Amino acid sequence: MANSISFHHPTHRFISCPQVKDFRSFPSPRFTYNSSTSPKTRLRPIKAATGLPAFPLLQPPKADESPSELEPADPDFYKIGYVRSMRAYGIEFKEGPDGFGVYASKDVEPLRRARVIMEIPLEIMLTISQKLPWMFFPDIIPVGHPIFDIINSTDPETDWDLRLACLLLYAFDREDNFWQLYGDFLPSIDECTSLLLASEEELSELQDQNLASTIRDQQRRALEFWERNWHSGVPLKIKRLARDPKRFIWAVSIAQSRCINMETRIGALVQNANMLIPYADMLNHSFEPNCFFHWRFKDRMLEVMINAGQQIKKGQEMTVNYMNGQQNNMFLQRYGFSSPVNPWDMIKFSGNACIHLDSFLSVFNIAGLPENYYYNAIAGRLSKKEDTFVDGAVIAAARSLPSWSDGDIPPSPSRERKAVKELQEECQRMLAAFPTTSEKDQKLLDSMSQATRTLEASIKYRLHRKLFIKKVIKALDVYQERILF
Ligand SMILES: C[S@@+](CC[C@H](N)C(=O)[O-])C[C@H]1O[C@@H](n2cnc3c(N)ncnc32)[C@H](O)[C@@H]1O
Repeated sequence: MANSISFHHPTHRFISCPQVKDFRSFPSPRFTYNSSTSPKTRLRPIKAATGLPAFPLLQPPKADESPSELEPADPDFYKIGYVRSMRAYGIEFKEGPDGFGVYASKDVEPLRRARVIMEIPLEIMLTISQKLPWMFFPDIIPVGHPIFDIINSTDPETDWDLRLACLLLYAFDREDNFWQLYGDFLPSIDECTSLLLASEEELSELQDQNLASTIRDQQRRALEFWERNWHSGVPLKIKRLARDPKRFIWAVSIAQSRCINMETRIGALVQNANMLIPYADMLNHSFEPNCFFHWRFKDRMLEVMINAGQQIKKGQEMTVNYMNGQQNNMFLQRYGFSSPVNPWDMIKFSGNACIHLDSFLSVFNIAGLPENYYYNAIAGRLSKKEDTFVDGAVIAAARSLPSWSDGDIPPSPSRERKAVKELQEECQRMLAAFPTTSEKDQKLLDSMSQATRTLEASIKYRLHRKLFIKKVIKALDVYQERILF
């Protein structure tokens, strides 16, 4: 597209930063990549690179090369450009039940300030601005390359994942790009949990028609995009990026499940970007994370930091929170996993029964407003009711259960018991409507050693839904037992 070229070349280049020269000259000569010897499966395990030395890219000119009488610049001026590497402190990358993860390699004592465990420089990331004009940092797409026209054909509002997938495939193909090597550490098609790669039979295992149909639509969207842009007439430099639709859909899965959205500041330019950030993308999710991301503006680094006051034991997993406020169906769509203790999960009740909200909250020592309900451990200890019963599912129950609250009017025992009974009955009806029980799902999972990751994710999703409903039933039992009238 004629006018597209002017879009993607930002006026802000990297010359203002003394430590970083031209990112397009990356990667370091430590790597020589030969695609024919590239392993087909994922490399494992990763060793955390620590404190790799910087090296100069430029040499000062020899004295006799300069015919001019002008004062030559200090030779150090030529040495300031270098390519930086990732640094990691006190962590290791290991393979666990949820694929690769990041684990503490030593005990971490709680500190008053957050502390850094990883620093990842901008030049090894793949990033695209979230809004037009499309800007890439580092700017790896040459002017006039047809992949830019493909990226430019996407819907600015909805297609961030397709854009990122195109950029990723392009990076894999670009000689000496960091991602040619890092790609070997990404989950392969068979290891990916994304349901974009699921078969029709696997989608039926979700036992959730709406979700299956949404995922089907997403699969179709990715496939149609590939068909539109990878037809037989495209030049070889496009064709070879994704010779078959599965390769493209895999790239979309990687983009969806590993993209981090951040507001970055590069010089005077502040922009929201969709970013693929190596190493940081190995962190798994938790609803009670011990780490978070921080963009370090002064030298364009992503920092992974441990929460202030957080104690971590050697071997414990380091986690971040991928999304706040989203139910399991959204987690499954985007990341290919769900959780039985998602505090944001919801059950829609249809009857008129409701319980007394404050009583329910106080029985379980839940504090805060609905948007940030949390278990108050200190109150739990004081009231001697502390137990391990309260988890994310009970928090979700507090949000889901229909409730009433009317000033100082106390709850009446008979009304509360009646409400509990009706709500439990509705939960039982929901469970009975599933074609299988949670016990059966669990047995199936235990017996399937050869199942695909997508089949496993689908069965776990329906199991987690049932476990959540069962926990709500139990929470209502406990509420009834503990409520003081
Ligand atoms: C950003 S990557 C994290 C690294 C990933 N485990 C790997 O092997 O490369 C996100 C993917 O990790 C897995 N994952 C992350 N957190 C998880 C969790 N809490 N439970 C199950 N799977 C999880 C899912 O497959 C998800 O798509």
